[in-house]
Amino acid sequence: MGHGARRRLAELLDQEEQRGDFSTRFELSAHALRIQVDGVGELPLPVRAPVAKKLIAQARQARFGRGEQTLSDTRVRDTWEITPDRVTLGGPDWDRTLSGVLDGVRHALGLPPTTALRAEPHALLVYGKGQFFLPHQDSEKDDSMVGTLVVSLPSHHSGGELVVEHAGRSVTHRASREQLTFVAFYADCRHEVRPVTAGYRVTLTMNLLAERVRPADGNDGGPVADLAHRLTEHFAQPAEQRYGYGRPETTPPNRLVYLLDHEYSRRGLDWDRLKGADATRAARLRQAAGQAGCEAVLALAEVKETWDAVPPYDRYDYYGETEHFDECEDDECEGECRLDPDGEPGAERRRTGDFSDYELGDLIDDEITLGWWTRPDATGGEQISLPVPYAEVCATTENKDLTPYQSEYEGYMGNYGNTLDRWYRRAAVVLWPRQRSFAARAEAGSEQALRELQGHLDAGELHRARTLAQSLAPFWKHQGSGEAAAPLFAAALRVAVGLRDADTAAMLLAPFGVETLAEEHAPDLAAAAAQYGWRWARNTVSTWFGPVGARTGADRTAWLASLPGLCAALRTSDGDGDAVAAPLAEGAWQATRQQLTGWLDVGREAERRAGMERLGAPLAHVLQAADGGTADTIATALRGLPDTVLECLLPVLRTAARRPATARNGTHAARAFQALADHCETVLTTSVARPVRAADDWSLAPAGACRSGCDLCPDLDAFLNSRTRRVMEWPLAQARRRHVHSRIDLAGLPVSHTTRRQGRPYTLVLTKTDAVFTREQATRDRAEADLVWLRKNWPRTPR
Ligand SMILES: O=C(O)CCC(=O)C(=O)O
Ligand SMILES: [Fe+2]
Repeated sequence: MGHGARRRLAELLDQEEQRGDFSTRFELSAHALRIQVDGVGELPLPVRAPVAKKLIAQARQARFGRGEQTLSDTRVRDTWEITPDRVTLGGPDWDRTLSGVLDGVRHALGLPPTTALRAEPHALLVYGKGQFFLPHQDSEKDDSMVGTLVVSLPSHHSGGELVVEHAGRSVTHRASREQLTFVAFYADCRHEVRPVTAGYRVTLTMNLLAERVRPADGNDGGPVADLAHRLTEHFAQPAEQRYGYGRPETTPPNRLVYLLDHEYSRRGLDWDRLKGADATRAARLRQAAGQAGCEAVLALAEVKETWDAVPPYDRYDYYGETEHFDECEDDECEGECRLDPDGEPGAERRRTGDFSDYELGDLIDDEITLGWWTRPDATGGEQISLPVPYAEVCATTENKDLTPYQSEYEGYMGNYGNTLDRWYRRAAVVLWPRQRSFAARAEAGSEQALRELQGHLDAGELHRARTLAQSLAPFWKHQGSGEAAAPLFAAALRVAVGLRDADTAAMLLAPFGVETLAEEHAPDLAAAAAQYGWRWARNTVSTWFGPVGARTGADRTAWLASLPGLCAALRTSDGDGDAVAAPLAEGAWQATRQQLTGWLDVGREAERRAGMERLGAPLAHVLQAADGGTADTIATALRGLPDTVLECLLPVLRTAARRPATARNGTHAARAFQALADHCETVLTTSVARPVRAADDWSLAPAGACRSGCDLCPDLDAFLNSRTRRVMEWPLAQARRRHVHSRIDLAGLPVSHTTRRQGRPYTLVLTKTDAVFTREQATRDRAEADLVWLRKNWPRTPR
C-alpha cells in the first residue's frame, strides 16, 4: 500500500545520527577576544560595573522589529544597544577561535558539511538590573541568515538567562562569569532574555549566515537507494483513502509532500540553507528523487488541524447561565456558577491564544495547503495554491509535536464545537515523477506552467499547446482571486486568447474570482471577447462572480472602487470591451443588490445602518461603472425598495458628491444619482412631516410571529403593541425565556429583558425603555439634517 511506502520513507528519514539540535552552546577562554568600543576603549574582561556604565553612556535604548516596523517599547524589550560599527573585535586568536566555534555550531545544528557558517556582528547589548527581552523570533535580515549567535562577555551577574525554544522543547543558557559563552540557535526559534537580577550582562549578538562551500556529492552514504525504491513504490500504487469507505482510489498519488521540521521564510527557503535535520533529510530525498526519475522542489505549507478538545473551565451559555442550571435541583447552587464577570467566558484565553492546557481528544480534520514553492530550476520561487490530499502527505515529525503559531477554541455549538483549531507553518520537499511535471506544476497554479504553454503558442505549436491546456481540465479549479492572482490570470488570459478554442479558453479562465480583474487586463479581455463573442464573454464573466473570491477572502469593496476605471479601459480597448464591461457592471450590481436586501431585513438598527452605510461607496462605484441602460435599471430598482434603503442611498450620494462636478455632469451615472437624490428628498420630506409620538404612547411594532408558531410570540406582540403597558413579568422556564430573549435581540427592540432568579420557574422581566422615544427623535433629527444636505448638494432638477 501507499501507506507502507510513505511510512517507510518517514522512518528512513528519521535516523538518529542525522538529527541536529536547534540550539547549542560553547565556552571558551576570554583571552581569545580583544574587544574595543568607540568612546570606551578596550573592555577589560570580565566586564565590571564601571565599564558597563561607560558602555551604557555610549548606548541607546534598543528597538525591536514587529512586521515591517521597528519599535521601542520597554515593556517588550528593555536593554541598551551599541551599533556594530562602533565595536572592533580582535585579538591574536580571535579569527581562529570564531571559526572553530562556527564549525562546531554547524555540526551541532546538523548543517551539512557542504555549508560554511559566517558570523556578522549585529549589536552589543548591555542589560542592567531588571532589564530583559520578552520571547520573540529574530527577523531574517538577509537571505542567507539561518540563525543567531550570542556571545556573552564574562561578567558577574545573575538572572539574564537566555531561554531558547523549538518544537515544544526549551533550553536555558546561563552565561559564564569567567569565560566567553557562545550560544547559537536557528532563526525560527523563539527565545527570551530573562530579567537580570544583579550586576550587568553584556552580549554581542551576531547574525549567522550560511554559505555553500562545495557541491553535495552524489551519495553521502545514507539510505538513498532505499528511499528511491520507496518513492517509485509510492508513485506506482493506488492512492490510499483516508477513511476505508467509498470507492477505492485506482490512480496513484500525484505527489509526495514530505514535511520538514523548521520554519522558513520565502526568501530563506533554499536547499543550501535548510536547518538541522531538515538539511540531511532534504538532501537525501533530493538524491533519491534523481535516482527515481522524480523532480523535487521546496515548498511552504500552511497546516490547519481541528481537534476535539476539552477546556479546563466551565462553559456558559449565551445568556451567561450555566447549561445545567434550570435542571439543577440543588438549591445550594443558587447564583454561584452562572455569571462570568465579563459576560464572555474564555475572553482572556482567546486574547492570549494560549490553549496549551486544553486536553486534546481525537484529530477531527487536517488540511494542508502549499502556498509557495521554489522553481525546479532553482531560480527563486513563486506563489501557488495547492491543497494536499491525505495520500500525498509524509512526515517524520507530527504537527502536534510542533508549536502552532495560532490556536482557536470553539465552544459547543449544537452540532459541532468543543473543537480546537491549530495552525502551523511548515516547509516541505515536494516530489513528482518527471513525466508528470507540467500537470504537477500547473495544478498548483504555477505561472511557470502557463509560460510553458505560451512558449508552445509563440513557437506556433498550437496543437501541442491545446493538448497540454486541455490536460489541465480535471484539476484547474480554484486559482484564486485578488491582486495576488493577477499575474497568473494575465498569463492564463494570454494563453486563452492564443488557443483559439472557446471551450478550453473558458476552462482556463473560469477558476478566478472577479476581484482578480484589473485595468491592466483590459486589452486582453477585449481581445478575448472579440475572438469568442459576447455570449462567451457573458458566461465567462458570470463564473467570476462565483464563490472563489469569498473563499480566498478577496476584498470586493476595494475591487468595486476600481471597477469604473476597469470598465472605462475596456470600453476604449481594441476588440469588444463592451461585451465584458456590460456583464461586469451588471454582475457587480446583482451581487451588491443581494447584500443590500440582506441588510434591509436586519431588525437591529445600529447594525443594519452600519451595514447599509458600508454598501454606499461600493454601490456608487457600480453606478459609475455602468452604461446608461444599466444605470437606469439600477436606479429604478433601488427606488422600488422599502424606505430603509435610504440608509444606503444617502452614503451613495455622499460618495458621488465627492467627485468633482466636471467628472459627474453629463455621465450616465449622473442621471441615475439625480434620480436617487430626488427619490430620497421625497421620502424624507414625507417622513419629517409625520406627527411626533405622543408622550404617553408606548406602542411598538410587533416583533412578528416566529417560524415555530409558538404560544409565546402572540403574547409578546400584544405587550409590544399596547400603548399603555410598559412592563411585563413573565414566569418562564429557561428554554422559553431564551426564545423571548432571542426574539427581542433579533428585532433590536427598545425593550430590556432580564431574569429575576427567584422561585421556579424564574421570571423574565420585560421593560420598554426610553429608547422608544429617543430613537424616534434621533431618526427625525437625522432625516432633517439629511434633507438640508440633500437640497444643498443635489438640488432637484426642474422638470
Ligand atoms: O542578549 C541576548 O542574549 C539575546 C538578544 C536577542 O535576542 C536579540 O537581540 O534579538
Ligand atoms: Fe533575539
